[in-house]
Amino acid sequence: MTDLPGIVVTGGSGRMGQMLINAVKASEACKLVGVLERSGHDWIGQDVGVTMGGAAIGVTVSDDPVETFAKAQAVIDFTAPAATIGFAELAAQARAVHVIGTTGLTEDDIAHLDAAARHAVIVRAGNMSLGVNLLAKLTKKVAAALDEDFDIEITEAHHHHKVDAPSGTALMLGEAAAEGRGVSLKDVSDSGRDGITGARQRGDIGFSAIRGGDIVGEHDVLFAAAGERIKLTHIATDRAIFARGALKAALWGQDKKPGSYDMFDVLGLGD
Ligand SMILES: NC(=O)c1ccc[n+]([C@@H]2O[C@H](COP(=O)([O-])OP(=O)(O)OC[C@H]3O[C@@H](n4cnc5c(N)ncnc54)[C@H](O)[C@@H]3O)[C@@H](O)[C@H]2O)c1
Ligand SMILES: O=C(O)C1=N[C@H](C(=O)O)CCC1
Repeated sequence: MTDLPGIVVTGGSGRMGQMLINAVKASEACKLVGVLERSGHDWIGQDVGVTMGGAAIGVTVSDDPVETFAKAQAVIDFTAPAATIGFAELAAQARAVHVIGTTGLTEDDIAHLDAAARHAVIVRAGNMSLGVNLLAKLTKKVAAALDEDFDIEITEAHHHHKVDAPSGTALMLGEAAAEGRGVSLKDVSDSGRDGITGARQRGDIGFSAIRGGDIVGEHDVLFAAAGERIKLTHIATDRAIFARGALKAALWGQDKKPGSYDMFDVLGLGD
C-alpha cells in the first residue's frame, strides 16, 4: 500500500481540482499525498476531506509547493498559466511527473515548459479525455483527405467561468486539422471575428467560442464546401473524463524518460 505512487493535486478547490482529488482517492493504483492552493485561500491549513464536506483524510491543504512536491511521484496541475510555469520547475526539481491540464498558455509559457522537460517528465494536453484525443486523430485524417474547397471551422462552447479562448481543445483540434493539411496553424488561424472582417480567406482555419451557464465542454469541427458539410463533434457531460485521463497520464509517466509528452503518447493513439 505505502509504495503506491504519491499524487499531489494543485488548485485543489477548483472545478477540476476537486474532480482530481476524488479520482485519486478512489484509485487503488496511487495515493493522495498533498493538495496545493494559492496563498491566502481559505482551504490552506485545513484537512482536504473536511474542506470538501466529508471526514478528515489526513491530507492538509498547503500553499508551499516545495514542501508538498517533495512527497510526490506525480503532480497533477489544472490551475492557471503563471502557476503552472512555476510548478514545472519545482516538479522537475522534485523528480515528479508533471501532468498539465492548464490551458491558455502562451508560446513563451510553452518554451518554459519545454525547458523544464529536459529534466522531467511532462505530460500536457488541452484536453485529457479519450474522446477528444480520438476526435483530434479523426480531424487530422479528414483534413488530409479533403482539399481547401472545404472550409474548416472549429466551434467550442464552455461554462461562463472559463477565462481563455479559444479553448485548449479547440487549439488541439486546429493543430490536428492544420497538420492534416500540411500547414502551420499559426499561418492560417482566424479567431475573434468581429466587424467588417472581409471575406473568409481560402485555407483558413476559423475558431468561434460560446460561453454560457454550466456547459462542461462541446467542440465541433466543421468541414464546409459547396453543396455539402461534414461535422465532427465531441460533447463532454462530466469533468470526470478529464480527471480519468490525467490520472492515467500520472501513472503512465512513472517509468518514462524526461521529455514533453501528450495524451496521444499516453493513450497509444499514434498516426
Ligand atoms: N486539459 C483538460 O482536459 C482540461 C479540462 C478541464 C479544465 N482544464 C483547464 O484547467 C484549468 C483549471 O480549470 P478549472 O475549471 O478547474 O478552474 P478553477 O478556476 O475552478 O480552478 C483553478 C484553481 O487553481 C487555483 N490556483 C490558481 N493559482 C494557483 C497557485 N499559484 N497555486 C495553487 N493553486 C492555484 C485556484 O485557486 C483554483 O482553485 C483551466 O486552464 C482549464 O481550461 C483543462
Ligand atoms: O472547463 C474548462 O476550462 C475546460 N478546459 C479545457 C479546454 O480549454 O479545452 C478542456 C475542456 C474544459
